[in-house]
Amino acid sequence: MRKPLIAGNWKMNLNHLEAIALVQKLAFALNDKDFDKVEVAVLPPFTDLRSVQTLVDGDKLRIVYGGQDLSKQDAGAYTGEISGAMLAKLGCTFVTIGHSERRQYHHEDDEVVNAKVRAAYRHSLTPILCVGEDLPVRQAGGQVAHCVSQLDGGLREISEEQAKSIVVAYEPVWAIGTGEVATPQDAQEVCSALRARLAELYTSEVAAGIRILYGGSVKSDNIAGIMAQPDIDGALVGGASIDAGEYVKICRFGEMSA
Ligand SMILES: O=C[C@H](O)COP(=O)(O)O
Repeated sequence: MRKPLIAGNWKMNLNHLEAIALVQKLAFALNDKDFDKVEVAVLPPFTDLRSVQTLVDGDKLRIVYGGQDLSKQDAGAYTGEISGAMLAKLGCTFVTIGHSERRQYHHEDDEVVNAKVRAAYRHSLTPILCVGEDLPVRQAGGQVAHCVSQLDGGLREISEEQAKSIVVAYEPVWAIGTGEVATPQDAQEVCSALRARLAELYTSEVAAGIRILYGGSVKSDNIAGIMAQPDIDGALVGGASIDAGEYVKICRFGEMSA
């Protein structure tokens, strides 16, 4: 049984004081019943993580958190980089890897993504491995092949034991921050192909246990339809995750109508 995961990628938004305010609002609104049904994560900028950790630890919150990226190196002369060890020390559970904005603006290819996935495992972090096609690929009907190939690249030399805990996020690039949400059926088509590929790479049991998220203009008014799909186990939410009211509604997707 896969527990749904709603992860809020704040991207480059909110300073550490605003981060505290947002997490406090989420903690106030969400209760144990919510957390029993869904795992709720926030992925703040690095500069907010210590504040979020202090709040989560101090108030024993059930919200989990993680980084938006990490270095493929573990330590050393890599100016500006943040290591997996640093994220682990801050109590991070997750780390997003291969987000399309990293692939696009920082030219991260599958080799870099794979090195980062391996770095995450070295420090017991759970990677949220992002894949997704851009508009020309979608228009040419190549979305499944493209995403499966990114999955293969990201998981190179990742063992079955490691793969059991991975989270995969399907984020069509054309749906990110555009208001253009993929239809639930479009999202399901790719997510089911990703699960089938995971079964080929590992075993059907392993694939059946891996959570696959959808991301791209997820809001409270479209989450229910997305979550109704058999191979979608949650959402990677961008813009709507920095609005406490909206994010709480998304976390309560079961109360929204499809
Ligand atoms: O990581 C989150 C995705 O990029 C989706 O962002 P969005 O919800 O603002 O479209």
